[in-house]
Amino acid sequence: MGQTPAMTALQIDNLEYRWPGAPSNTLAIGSLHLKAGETLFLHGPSGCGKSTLISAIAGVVDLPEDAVRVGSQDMGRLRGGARDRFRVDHLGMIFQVFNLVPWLSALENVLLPCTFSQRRHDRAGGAPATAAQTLLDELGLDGPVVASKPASSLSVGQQQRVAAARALIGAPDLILADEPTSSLDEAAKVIFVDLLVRECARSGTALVFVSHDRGLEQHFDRSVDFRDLNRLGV
Ligand SMILES: Nc1ncnc2c1ncn2[C@@H]1O[C@H](COP(=O)(O)OP(=O)(O)OP(=O)(O)O)[C@@H](O)[C@H]1O
Repeated sequence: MGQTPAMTALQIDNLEYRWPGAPSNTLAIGSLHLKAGETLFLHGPSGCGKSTLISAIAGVVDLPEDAVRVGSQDMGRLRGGARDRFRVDHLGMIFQVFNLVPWLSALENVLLPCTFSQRRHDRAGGAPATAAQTLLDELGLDGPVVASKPASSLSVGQQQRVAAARALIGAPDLILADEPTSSLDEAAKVIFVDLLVRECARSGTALVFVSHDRGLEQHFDRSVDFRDLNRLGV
């Protein structure tokens, strides 16, 4: 498995992807390059393929070779378990639905990547519980009382910050966030994005953030309209 070089978080070249059974390609991306630690805001109308691109970068779908690199790893050359291991070692994910384990506490949810990945454990300073509590504190979920609550008993805004802390722990190279603010009000969205971008800067983690909400784009290094990226022009 390749190691992530210092300067590149993500490189996409000539990525074409068609969902199984679909009559045509959903993705035909010429080129997209993200430097280490760079934050990208990706927007575009519903159904244009933003989530499909996130799935491609995460290696959730089968890819051609030489099209998507996370660090120096060609995602198209990873199969099965190796792909799952690479994902937990190098990527953090935040979705519209936060996918927390409802019966685990907030803290236990944040610790999950360190349970499955020695790299994430080591990069959390060898003391993941401390790192998890620090992240929760910095994201505004102060103190052990909230941290010990089952995820199912938290508000949507609190769950979203737990999902962010889980993505951030152990400083992955890249975080993929797909519409993570869609269930928040305007003020909460801005606070969340601000915290997420600040934490990414602290850990040198690059970020691809998908959203319809153009009001958020000023918080990012770069903003891209998906339709300019995708040669299909959908
Ligand atoms: N799992 C899937 N299987 C087959 N086709 C899919 C799948 N997921 C998405 N698609 C198709 O791919 C196209 C792009 O969908 P995608 O979800 O990537 O768009 P999007 O830009 O993220 O939309 P939205 O902003 O509404 O979330 C659509 O035509 C959709 O039907």
